[in-house]
Amino acid sequence: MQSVPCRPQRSDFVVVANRLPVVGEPTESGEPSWRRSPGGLVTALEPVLRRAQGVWIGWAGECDRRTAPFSHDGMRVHPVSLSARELASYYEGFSNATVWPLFHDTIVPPTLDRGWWQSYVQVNTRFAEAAALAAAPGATVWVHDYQLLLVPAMLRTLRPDVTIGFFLHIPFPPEELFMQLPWWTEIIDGMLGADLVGFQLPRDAENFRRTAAIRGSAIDPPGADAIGRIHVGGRVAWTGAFPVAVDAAGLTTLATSAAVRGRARRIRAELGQPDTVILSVDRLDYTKGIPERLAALDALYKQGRLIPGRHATVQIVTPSRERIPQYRELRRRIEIEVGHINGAYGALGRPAVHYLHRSVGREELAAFLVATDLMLVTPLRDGMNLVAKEYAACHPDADGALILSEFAGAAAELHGAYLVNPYDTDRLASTVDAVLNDPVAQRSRRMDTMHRQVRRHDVHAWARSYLGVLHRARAGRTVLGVSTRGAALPHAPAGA
Ligand SMILES: Nc1ncnc2c1ncn2[C@@H]1O[C@H](COP(=O)(O)OP(=O)(O)O)[C@@H](O)[C@H]1O
Ligand SMILES: O=P(O)(O)OC[C@H]1O[C@H](O[C@H]2O[C@H](CO)[C@@H](O)[C@H](O)[C@H]2O)[C@H](O)[C@@H](O)[C@@H]1O
Repeated sequence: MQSVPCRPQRSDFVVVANRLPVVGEPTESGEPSWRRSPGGLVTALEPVLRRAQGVWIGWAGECDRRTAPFSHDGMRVHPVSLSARELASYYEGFSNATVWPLFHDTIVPPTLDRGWWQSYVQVNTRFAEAAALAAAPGATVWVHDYQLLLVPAMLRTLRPDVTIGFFLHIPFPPEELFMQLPWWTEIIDGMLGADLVGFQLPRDAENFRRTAAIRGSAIDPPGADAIGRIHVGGRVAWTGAFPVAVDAAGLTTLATSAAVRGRARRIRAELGQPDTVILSVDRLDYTKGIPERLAALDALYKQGRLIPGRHATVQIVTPSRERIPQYRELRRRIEIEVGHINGAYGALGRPAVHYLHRSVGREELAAFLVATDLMLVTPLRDGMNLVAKEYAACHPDADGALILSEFAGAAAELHGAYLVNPYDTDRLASTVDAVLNDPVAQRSRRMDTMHRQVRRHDVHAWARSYLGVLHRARAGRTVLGVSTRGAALPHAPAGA
């Protein structure tokens, strides 16, 4: 992938997210080499930004280094720098050891630290300033996720002429959890700076509206258009659910290419031509339910319901947030458990669980998804989970089956999945057994339903639907007579 410096130009469409689509890694020459960033946010936004030809503002994954705006593989990116101290306090601290666990059902206890909060405010200010500089008059600025909850209000103060969208990729918790945060009022005010506050699911939007009501805002509950309206200081912020999606057509094309089909066959051969390939692919995160899943596999191998050689189980994990103690501990736990399962039930050349701790390329991942008969996606809590949708997109022939946690956002749409409670490892194990014994025609019907769903509601439909409502919200703002400093009404970016 090619990176070339580019002039900092103002743009009509600006995406602001903690991460850029690429991470810079130091090299001996001093110039970073770039690789794709981990996670579903980047998977979703990259095709949208490419089509809209906007600018992406975010952190380049390096510390204490100022990188000038550049164009990467045809995408214009404006890096925001973080110091090593901010990495620890804003990213690993407040974002990922306070907000992330709190918003994911406190699966691990969140840490409260005032110094982290101050750093979070400082870094959010920097992102808001970068967005204010990059946005052309009357531009649309789309701010993303829990690392930047304060940016919408900060940006509104700096640039009242721009249209501001905010989208939260993770769950929004019920008020009794959210209000444990000593800074919850600042956060609500920050989010309410947007013209439209978007969530993955209606229940997230509902939780948010209830909290805004406690904060003192008057609320118009969703009407026929499923959009709620929150009155804040003479203006109205709209709220609604917009479940994020994948570039399904692109994935289907990739999955049906000769190269990927061939690689999928070779993967099965490398696994020893088993009858059944079972796969999981996750970022290494405690929200993904990996130890619970391994416990179910342990039981299945122990009871002889899975047999190494006949059944090949593959677990691929992307390294994630590796300096945070809970993530390090989780990796240790997973690797001990994989070692235990293989030691107890594997044979020479036939491990029970094939374990890869690395990121793999887009084609290789598609080949794994194609090669898989049964996909296990069993997070304890997940805003959406794009892996589940990617699996469905890669099976246009309706082969394969998906076991999906009822606590993944994707469960609301993927009606063909076999739903499970990931905490109930006995039931998870018996569901694996049941699915493998289900008639092929039934599995195929389920897969077909899911494939059609992800093709119909793809990432471009997601962006169109969000940006369409955002522009209606903005038009409403003008009608209400709130000053827009003479800016023209923005239009949804071309093709988005
Ligand atoms: N080991 C891996 N190698 C390459 N891509 C991966 C790997 N694990 C996950 N991914 C990709 O990262 C994204 C994960 O998104 P998602 O399931 O929404 O969860 P999250 O954003 O929490 O990690 C998907 O696009 C998936 O294909
Ligand atoms: O940036 P990182 O700290 O390395 O983490 C990766 C991303 O993880 C989270 O992804 C979420 O977004 C997905 C797409 O909407 C969704 O499917 C998933 O359920 C979420 O967990 C996080 O929200 C992103 O900000 C991170 O970049």
